[in-house]
Amino acid sequence: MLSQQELKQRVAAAAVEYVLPFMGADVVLGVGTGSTADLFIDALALHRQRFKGAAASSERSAARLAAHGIKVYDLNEVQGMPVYVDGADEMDAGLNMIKGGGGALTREKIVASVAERFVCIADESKLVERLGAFPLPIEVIPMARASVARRLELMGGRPQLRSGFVTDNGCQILDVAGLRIDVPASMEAEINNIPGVVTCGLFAIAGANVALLATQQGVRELRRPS
Ligand SMILES: O=C(CO)[C@H](O)[C@H](O)COP(=O)(O)O
Repeated sequence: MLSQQELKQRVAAAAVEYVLPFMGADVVLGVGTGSTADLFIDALALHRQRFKGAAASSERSAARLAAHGIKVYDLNEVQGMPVYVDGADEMDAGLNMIKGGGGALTREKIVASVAERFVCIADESKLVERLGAFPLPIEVIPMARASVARRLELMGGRPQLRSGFVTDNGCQILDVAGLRIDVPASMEAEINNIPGVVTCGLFAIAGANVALLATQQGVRELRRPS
């Protein structure tokens, strides 16, 4: 029986295999944040001569990439990228996701938006029938923390400030339990429209295009239904 760590290592290796055909001397790859993304970075480093560099969704991932000798690009210097690889906290069969457990959700959404495809890497425990057991992370401008929390309560949520945590953007995170997520893309738009919300951790309007899921039997590939 493979441990969760071994499953993450397997899917990280599978993700490197997935991105190999996209590599080239002019290619910048998009790299996400989290323990699975860390393993992807470590596996990617073996091929660092085969691509130009990476754009990272957090200071943490940027530091890890740089430590491996991979050049890190400011996203403003990047015209486009073929692929963005990142983990998720929950994913459904439509490849809608909840992300932001590591607090990097806004930069993750930004870097992903520049990439032609989003490849989600996770172990199979992240695949759920319905999103929402994992409290939804929402990045907020600090002065709007209370007003946003009240609006989320009206939506049925139970927001909790992620204590002592400041995002790479100098903002705060509300982790919101209890939301009933019937139509993920609608809820994403509704929450993102609350004044003071930087972004919410629902990735449904633009979810993943491909998911690589590590199981005890091997790595499964799922595609977003068209
Ligand atoms: O969204 C994220 C960070 O903001 C991560 O992708 C998510 O939390 C999954 O992390 P891990 O790979 O450690 O389970």
